[in-house]
Amino acid sequence: MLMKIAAYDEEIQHLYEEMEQQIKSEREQFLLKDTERFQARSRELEKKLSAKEQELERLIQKQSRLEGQCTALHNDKHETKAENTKLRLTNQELARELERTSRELQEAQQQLESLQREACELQQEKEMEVCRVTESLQREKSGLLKQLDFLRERNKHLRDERDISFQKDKAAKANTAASKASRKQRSGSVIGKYVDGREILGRALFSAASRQVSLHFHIDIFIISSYASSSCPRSDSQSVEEDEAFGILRRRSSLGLNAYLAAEEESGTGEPGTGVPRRHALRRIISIEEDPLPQLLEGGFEKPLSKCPEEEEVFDQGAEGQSVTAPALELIPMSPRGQPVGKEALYKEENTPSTPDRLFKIVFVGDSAVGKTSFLRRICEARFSPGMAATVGIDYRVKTVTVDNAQVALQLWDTAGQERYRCVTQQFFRKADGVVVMYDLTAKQSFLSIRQWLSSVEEAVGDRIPVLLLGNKLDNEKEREVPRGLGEQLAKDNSLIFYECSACSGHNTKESLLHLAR
Ligand SMILES: Nc1nc2c(ncn2[C@@H]2O[C@H](COP(=O)(O)OP(=O)(O)OP(=O)(O)O)[C@@H](O)[C@H]2O)c(=O)[nH]1
Repeated sequence: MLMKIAAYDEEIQHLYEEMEQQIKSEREQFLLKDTERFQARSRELEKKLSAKEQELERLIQKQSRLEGQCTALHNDKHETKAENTKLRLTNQELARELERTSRELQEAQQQLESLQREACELQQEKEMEVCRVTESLQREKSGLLKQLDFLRERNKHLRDERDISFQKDKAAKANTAASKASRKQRSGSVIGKYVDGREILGRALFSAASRQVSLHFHIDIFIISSYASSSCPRSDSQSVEEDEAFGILRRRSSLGLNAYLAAEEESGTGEPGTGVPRRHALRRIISIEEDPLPQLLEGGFEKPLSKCPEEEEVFDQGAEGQSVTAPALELIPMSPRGQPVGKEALYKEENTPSTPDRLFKIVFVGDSAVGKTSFLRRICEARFSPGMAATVGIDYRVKTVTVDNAQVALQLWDTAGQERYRCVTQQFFRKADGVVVMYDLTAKQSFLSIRQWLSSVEEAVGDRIPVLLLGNKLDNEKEREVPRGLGEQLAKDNSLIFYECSACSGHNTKESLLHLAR
């Protein structure tokens, strides 16, 4: 039994050991599995952790970015706030300024109104003053005319006396030298000239009066002494005599008329010692403001414009080339152009007695010898005379043309191209309705001067009147120095009407003028 028990114990021991062994292995296996599971779980958790960490990092970055944005927005908000405040202040300031400006504007308007009222009153006063002055001038004029009559009478008387004394001395002085006789005659003529000059001035005044020259268009009568600086020799005594006599005439008339009278002496025409007096010529330059055309427009067209019979007389004699034996009272024109420069000549086209509807004053300018006078002669007389002498001062002619079924009187002012007359010429631009600037296409220099002429015109009238650029002497093509393109370009640059013409052949003369008139 004990044996059995011992066997049992041993078996139980064995079983127990086996069981322990099994439990141990089971535990080890379990531990191993648990460790693996733990490790897997740990790895998984680590992964999750790292993912979370990354996410956290991203979130942190995002947060910092958002914080940055927030700060920027905050700053912006501050700035906007500051700007808002500033704008509000500016707004207030502008409102205040607007208020002030509108107040000032109101004040200015009030001042303007009062100034306008004052100007109106001044204008009325001025008009009244002008009326008064006109009346006094009229009175003064009639006084002067009376003086002229008196002087004329006095001269007649003096001449009679002189003739008597001359008759007495004639026999005694029969053998004296011809020069002495000549001198005597000239000295006698001094008063004659003076009175004659006065007569002419008087007639000019009469002429002005007869044309109802009102105050606003004063007459500039320049009787130019073309020999003032010429080579014509004059004896001292003669100069003194003449200066004394004519000095009186070279004064400004109290009438407000610019009257300058001087005698022209033609060198060589008065032969010393022959007893033939030197020929004297008077040239008249009429201001563009002395407008004979109102007559025309009022229907006085048939009546010749010329109001200076002495000038016409003189012209006739001069044209015939006769030497003058009459005393110095007779005046002979210097102009070889067949009529005195400045003589008012009326040329009419188409022989229509109708009254012109409009009047245009057109001033011709350009260097000397470009052909202005020839052009006018071609237009007005349909002829050409070679070898024209230079214009002295200003001349004008009237030409009536039909433009678009309307009768237009063109008052064509021919100015002297010579440098010394420029200041006179310049005055004529102001009243012009159009200007013709002419150059000679066979003379480059005359084209180069065009810019100067244009600036003179612009200086006087701006760009408010049309300007015709004319290249003359087209007939002389072989001597051309100015290509047509240059003229065209200049005209284009300055917005001018452009033509090339020939006063000699008449090509483009009428066309260009009609274009300007139109
Ligand atoms: N070949 C030719 N010669 C001309 C033409 N026009 C004028 N002449 C000549 O050019 C010269 C000057 O002509 P004028 O008409 O006196 O010139 P202007 O421009 O009036 O001169 P000023 O009076 O000094 O300003 C004269 O000898 C004319 O014969 C033309 O179309 N062809």
